Amino acid sequence: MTAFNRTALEEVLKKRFFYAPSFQAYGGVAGLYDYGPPGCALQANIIDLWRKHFVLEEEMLEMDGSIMTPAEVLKTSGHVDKFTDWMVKDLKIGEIFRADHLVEAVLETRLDGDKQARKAEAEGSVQPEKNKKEKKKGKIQTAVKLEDSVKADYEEILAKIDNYSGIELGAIIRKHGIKNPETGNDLSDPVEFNLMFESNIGPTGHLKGYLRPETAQGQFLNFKRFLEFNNDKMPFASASIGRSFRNEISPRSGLLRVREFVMAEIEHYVDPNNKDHPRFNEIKDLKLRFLPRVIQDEGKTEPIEITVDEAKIVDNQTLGYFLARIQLFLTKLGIKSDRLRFRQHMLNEMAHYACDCWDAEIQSSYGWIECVGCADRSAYDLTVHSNRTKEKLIVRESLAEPIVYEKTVLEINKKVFGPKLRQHAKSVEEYLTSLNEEQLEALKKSLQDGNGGTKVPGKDGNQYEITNEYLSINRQTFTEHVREYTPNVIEPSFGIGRILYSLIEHVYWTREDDEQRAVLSFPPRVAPFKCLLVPLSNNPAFTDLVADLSKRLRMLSIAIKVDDSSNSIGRRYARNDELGTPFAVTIDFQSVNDGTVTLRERDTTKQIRENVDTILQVLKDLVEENVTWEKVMELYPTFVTQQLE
Ligand SMILES: Nc1ncnc2c1ncn2[C@@H]1O[C@H](COP(=O)(O)OP(=O)(O)OP(=O)(O)O)[C@@H](O)[C@H]1O
Repeated sequence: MTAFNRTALEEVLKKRFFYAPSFQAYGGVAGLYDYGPPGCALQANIIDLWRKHFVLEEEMLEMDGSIMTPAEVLKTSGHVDKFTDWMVKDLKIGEIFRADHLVEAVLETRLDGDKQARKAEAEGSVQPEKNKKEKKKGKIQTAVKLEDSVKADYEEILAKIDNYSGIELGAIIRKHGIKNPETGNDLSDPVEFNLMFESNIGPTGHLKGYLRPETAQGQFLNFKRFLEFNNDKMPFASASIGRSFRNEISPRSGLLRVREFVMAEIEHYVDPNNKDHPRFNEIKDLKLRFLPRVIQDEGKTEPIEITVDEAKIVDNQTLGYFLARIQLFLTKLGIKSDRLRFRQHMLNEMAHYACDCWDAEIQSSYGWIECVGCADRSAYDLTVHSNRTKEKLIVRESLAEPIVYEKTVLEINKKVFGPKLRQHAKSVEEYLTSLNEEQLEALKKSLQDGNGGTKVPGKDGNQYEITNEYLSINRQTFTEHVREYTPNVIEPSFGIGRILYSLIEHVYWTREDDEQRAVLSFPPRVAPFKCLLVPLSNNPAFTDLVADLSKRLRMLSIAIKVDDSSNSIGRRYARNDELGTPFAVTIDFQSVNDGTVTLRERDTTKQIRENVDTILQVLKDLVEENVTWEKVMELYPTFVTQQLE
């Protein structure tokens, strides 16, 4: 197989209108893309599989929430203050970069240069001369050997690149002389930039809003309804598929970093005291490629292949269960398992709410890219929304055995307290009721030490004399029949566009013939079109048969594409190989005479010829992945029509 060539792939994707820059006639806007017919169908099929794999399989409660979100919601969730990235500016021309991405790109380029230089040195060949002008501009792309300590420093920085604060990124930029690679100009210090698109709701401009940066908040705010819908049973999950918006600083990697994208998110609610998963056994033998924090700390990037249980590094069973289910989903789509890994977040890399977090990263020509984030968000979101709105977002669990416990409690003697303290009563009461058990015991002691009297501060800051007459502090026994708790949330969050693009790279290859024809080997389930219907030519003799077969294929819900253009059959097959269409039914003169048609498979280009009924049944089984093409080849005689290929 020939080496991967991104430019050639991009050409195919453009030609076949998988996707294209939006508003291109007006010059386009970075990070905005339109999906064409095959892109749309591919995305719909990925979402369909996602729904079956997660929502149906796990009986999740799906919702479709509003995109426009009042600012208050995102202020409470922490996004207004913390959903930021660091940007740097070219001090001369004003070009903007995302600071961590720029550091990563520059250091990777330098390490590549180092690799080439070391290789040249080992082979005894002459090291390429540094282009003096380029070097002056800071654009060192030629093979330059680095000192060992510098190389190690770069490698360590890259292993922890998602982990740095703005100040640290600024220090790295200065220490390693990082400049704008295009102009060689100096860069500003990193500045924080909020990624949310701001808007106003309604004509007055008084109600500030944001386009949601994730679907999660809408799900949390419906928690009470979900729980009721689920007959108060725990654990359970809600799910949502929809668009999210992020004003990315400098989107440069095609569909991988865009400003508007489809997310599929699951919020799985668990008891914080028991994060086991009832179906953990089903995935316990599955091996995953883990890149835990400890390995990254050593500056290494080689994952270990091991089961969740063996790994002993995933915080809890539910999180581990979802990592395994994510792997099963992605590989079912056609993602290659040796190009998939699960990377644990470093401690300062974790989102403000998370207590453990793993990214499913997929390797493409852009490197290892996070395509699914899987975080334990703890009780953070439900707690902050509940505190802000005073709506109880909790679970009430009836206890089989009541819980009996003792507690130090304060009782205020209102008859004395109010009349004695008069206008200061409220302020002192506020102070007293804010005391915890330990502080109450201390107060009790100081009342005893002071022969029944002591001074306490009011909330207003002044000191007030109180006595034993005002209040009592005692140990009391309580019995609880219901336990109340705020669930923890495990959240797998999928970026559908990133998965879609990575999948395209994984299934792309070219035939080893003169024309180097491109093929996209999508599994039948996700392929945009399942079957190409081709009459040998536009001879009217084929018209009725094409119409009849189209109708029958439609009735079987098989997405077809009829190609009765005047191109050669070979060209028409090639066009559909580029679309990733796995099968083709061809109608020729023999079909008109004896009712047989051929069925061609995309990857092998082999065909079988059988009567229409048999072909339709085989095709249906193939499309539904009930049978493999290998099996079909065993059952029926196959051939390749050279002149057609
Ligand atoms: N700008 C984007 N373009 C396309 N997909 C995105 C983008 N940002 C996030 N996603 C997708 O949404 C998923 C969940 O979002 P999450 O907030 O975890 O991403 P993130 O950590 O901000 O991503 P990154 O660090 O790459 O910016 C990601 O795994 C990814 O698939």
